[in-house]
Amino acid sequence: MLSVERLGKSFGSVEVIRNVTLTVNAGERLVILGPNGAGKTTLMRLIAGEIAPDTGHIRLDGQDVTALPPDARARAGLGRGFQTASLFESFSIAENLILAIAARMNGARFGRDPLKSHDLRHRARAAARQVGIADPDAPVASIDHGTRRRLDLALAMSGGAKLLLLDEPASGFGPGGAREIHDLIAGLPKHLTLLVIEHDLDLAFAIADRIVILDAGGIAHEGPPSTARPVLRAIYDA
Ligand SMILES: Nc1ncnc2c1ncn2[C@@H]1O[C@H](COP(=O)(O)OP(=O)(O)OP(=O)(O)O)[C@@H](O)[C@H]1O
Repeated sequence: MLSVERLGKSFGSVEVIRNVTLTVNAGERLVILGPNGAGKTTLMRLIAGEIAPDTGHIRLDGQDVTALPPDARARAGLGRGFQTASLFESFSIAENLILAIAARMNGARFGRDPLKSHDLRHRARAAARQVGIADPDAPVASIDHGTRRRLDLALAMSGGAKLLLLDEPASGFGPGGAREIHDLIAGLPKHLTLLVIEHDLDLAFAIADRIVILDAGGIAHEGPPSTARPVLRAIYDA
C-alpha cells in the first residue's frame, strides 16, 4: 500500500531522516514510536507531501508519488487525519460530510444543491455513525474536541482515503482520551490502513499490528509489539 524507499531529509546541516525504508501493508495499523526529535513528524510530513525529501522515493499502491503535492496524494488515497481547519463551522456535521462526499464525486451530477440530496444525506449519516457520532445535526461550531476528531476521521474516509496518517491522535484529550481514541480506531473499517505516531505507549501497543521505532532519524527496530519493549527500554534508559 505504502512504500518508503531510502528516504533522506536534512534541515540545514542536520540530517533528520536517514535512509529510511519502510512498507505499510493494506489494512495494517503501523505505529511509529521514538524519542522527542527522532524525526517522526518529519517522516509523516514527507509521506503526506508537505515537505520534499532530499533523497529516496515514496510509492502509494505502486505509484511513485514523491513529486506529487499533498492534494494529488490525497486523491491517490492518502488522508492526513486531524487537520480540521477546512471545516465549515456554521454547517452541521452531516452537512460537512455531504460536502466532502460531493467533492469526492465531483464528476457526478446531483441535479441540485448537494445539501438537498437524500442519497448524500443518507451516506453522510452512515459515515457519522461509523465513527460513533451520536448527533450528526449538531453545528460544527458547537462540538467538543472528541467529536471533532471523530468528524475529522469520517471526513478523511468520505474523501476516499485508504491510508490515514495520524499524528498523536490522543493529544489534546483529557484523562480517558486514550481509551476514546483506542475505541475509535478499533472501530474503523478493517480495510483502512493506518500509520500512527503515538507517545502513549499503552495506546500504541493496543492499536498496533506492527511497531517501528525511530531513533535519530533512522529505524532502530521494527516488528510486532511484543518485540518492541526491550528496544524501547534501551533507547529511553540510555
Ligand atoms: N522545518 C524544520 N526546520 C528545521 N528543523 C526542523 C524542522 N522540522 C523539524 N526539525 C528538526 O528535526 C528534528 C526532528 O523533528 P520531528 O518533529 O520530526 O521529531 P519528532 O520525532 O516528531 O519529535 P516529537 O516527538 O518531539 O514531536 C528535530 O531536531 C527538529 O528540531
